Amino acid sequence: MQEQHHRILVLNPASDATKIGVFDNDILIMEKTLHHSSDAFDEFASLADQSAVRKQAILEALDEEGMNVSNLAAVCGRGGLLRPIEGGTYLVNEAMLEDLQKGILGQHASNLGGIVAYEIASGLNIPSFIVDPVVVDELSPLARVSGFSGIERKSIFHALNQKAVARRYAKERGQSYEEVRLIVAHLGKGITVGVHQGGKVVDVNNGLHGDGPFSMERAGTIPSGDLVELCFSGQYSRREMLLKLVRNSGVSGYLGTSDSVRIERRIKNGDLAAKSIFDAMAYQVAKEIGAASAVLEGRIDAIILTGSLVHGKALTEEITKRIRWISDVVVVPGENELQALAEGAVRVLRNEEDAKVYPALSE
Ligand SMILES: Nc1ncnc2c1ncn2[C@@H]1O[C@H](COP(=O)(O)OP(=O)(O)O)[C@@H](O)[C@H]1O
Ligand SMILES: CCCC(=O)OP(=O)(O)O
Repeated sequence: MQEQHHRILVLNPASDATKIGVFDNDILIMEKTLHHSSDAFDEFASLADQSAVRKQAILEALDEEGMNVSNLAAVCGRGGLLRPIEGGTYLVNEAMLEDLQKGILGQHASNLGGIVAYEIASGLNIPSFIVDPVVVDELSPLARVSGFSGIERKSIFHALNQKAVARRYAKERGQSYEEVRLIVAHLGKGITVGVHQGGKVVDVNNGLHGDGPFSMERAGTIPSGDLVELCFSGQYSRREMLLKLVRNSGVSGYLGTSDSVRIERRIKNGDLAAKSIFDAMAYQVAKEIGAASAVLEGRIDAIILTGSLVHGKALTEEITKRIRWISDVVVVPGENELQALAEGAVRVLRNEEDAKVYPALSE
């Protein structure tokens, strides 16, 4: 029997760009990155207010590429800071839209994924989905304990790409995702190191404003007493402090740029300060992977290094030299998120999985 054909528009909003793709089932037929000038967003108070500009840019790009939107079966966006939920493909519903628009757990560009997907799909009378949003929470009870009564550790991470590369690793070896024991480190703007066991991410650092290694833009774990002093110093407002932790810390805070290609060039040209910061980031990632190996009690099928930063050879080697004794190291450069979104939508459209329902607050 001939396979049913589903055309899907997928979209992945970043702070300054929206990546889009059109897929026939899980085969990519068109991909584009739409860059937005920061001026275009300056007038908007909240992230959700950017949805009209992004929607317009997406529809214009599809038109330019000769893509007829009436052939679409679904629109699927990268999901954002919702209330904690288990992994899977979710239909965008009213409760989800409300939470994304309010930014109930904070502001991250992925909040726009569900909103813009819904706005495009509802005009076409087709379903909109999100897949494995950044708030997927499958932490074990032990992993939730922070050490400070009243504050729990949170699961905010690159769930979409982490789960997609882990599933692919298992499939290529003829195993199910539930059977493999993996450590997956995603290195993008944020860095997250997840422990995948029994088809769940049972431990992971909160890569937004939580813990773990510092990244190109984020602070990661920092000495708590010093942080408290700074918060009460009167130097920064609450908003400025959060922005500093999420966008202007890490490599960017030390070196003034979060462009890794530029930093690698500086290192090649003998910039020792740049080298020491990049080496420190690699050191912290390796330490986090070491901690994750203790969670799996040393029985690990592989460590997967993924995300855009892993394109950089020097950084990848610096991490690998400290962890290769733990297990096999598999390098999967890039964030693979458009493909993962399409695969998540196709699993539902083919009835291989049911779409999950995001619960209303009272449920
Ligand atoms: N092809 C590449 N080679 C090396 N570094 C890259 C490449 N693409 C992106 N990066 C770097 O990776 C970091 C995060 O990139 P980005 O793709 O924006 O991350 P995210 O996965 O968070 O969307 C940036 O520092 C960027 O300079
Ligand atoms: C919000 C956690 C995932 C994350 O850090 O995403 P980016 O690297 O895309 O900012």
